[in-house]
Amino acid sequence: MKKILLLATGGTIASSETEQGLIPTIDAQQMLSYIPEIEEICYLSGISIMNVDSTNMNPKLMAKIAAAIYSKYQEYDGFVVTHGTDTMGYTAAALTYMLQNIKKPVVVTGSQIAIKALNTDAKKNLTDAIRFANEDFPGIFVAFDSKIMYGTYAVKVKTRSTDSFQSINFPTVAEIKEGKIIYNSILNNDEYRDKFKSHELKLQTNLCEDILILKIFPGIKPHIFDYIKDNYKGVIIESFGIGGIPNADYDIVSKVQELIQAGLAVVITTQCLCEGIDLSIYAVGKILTKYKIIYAGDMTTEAATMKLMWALGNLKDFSSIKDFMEGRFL
Ligand SMILES: NC(=O)C[C@H](N)C(=O)O
Repeated sequence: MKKILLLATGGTIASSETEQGLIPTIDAQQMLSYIPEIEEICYLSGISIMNVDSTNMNPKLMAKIAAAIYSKYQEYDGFVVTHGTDTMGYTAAALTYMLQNIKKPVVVTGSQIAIKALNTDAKKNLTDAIRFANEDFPGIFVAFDSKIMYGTYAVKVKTRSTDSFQSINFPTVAEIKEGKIIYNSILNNDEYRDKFKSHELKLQTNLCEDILILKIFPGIKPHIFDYIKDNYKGVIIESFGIGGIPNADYDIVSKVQELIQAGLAVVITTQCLCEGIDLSIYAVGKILTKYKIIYAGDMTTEAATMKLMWALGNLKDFSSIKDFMEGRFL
């Protein structure tokens, strides 16, 4: 049997009711005691590396999770990270960039209802995550509501329901029904299984925090860009639709040009959840292609955020930052 390590970080899954509201209190060992049957398929150990509501997750804590996986990498065949759902998409994406070429599965999971509560979704999610961590399928994944998704595509789309995660702009990897893993036949899974074979696992946890996500809205005042220019190294602009930024009365495009001239990495994405950008369609999009912008393609904002932090923290020149940002990452 394989050896799987559970790393607990907090979240609703580990929470208890208190007078102040839900607070994470349960450690990794206690969590495993709720799902004793899973010990039939693998050897399980658990460690608690922090206990936070994931609202308080940050780049330094993400680096701590990646470093914990790396330090136990030789001892275990697969890893499960329990995490709050609110920032799970960000952490799953960050782990993908921090642990490039990983050859074992890391499955991030959590729940909408605490593990100790009646009707919890935690036991199912945790069991599914362990089952997938027991496979020979390398990469960083999110397990939620019977679905296995790549960490760079998982987005929390609902605040209350248990089917709160979706894989956005990429197929789910597998579904887990009654304990059976059913791989998605749309993906050529063998190709994904083998993809990291020739490269060494690297731990690179440096993240540049000097970035901003800016959502454009009708009437946005251009002068906010002067502040951005002086205070940040990169900005992700959530433009309209397939990719448009105002260039008429409220001229934002010339402000974008100023940011680029000042040396900032400017990433253009969309505020629509699905289908990504294509700046070649409308004049209001085409105008941007004259400048040295970075295209977010169909990346989620969560992935673009952690990817830009990683790129600015680890790469020096604009062209390697652009290449890294625009490459597909699983
Ligand atoms: N369902 C959850 O886990 C939400 C919680 N606030 C967290 O992200 O830690």
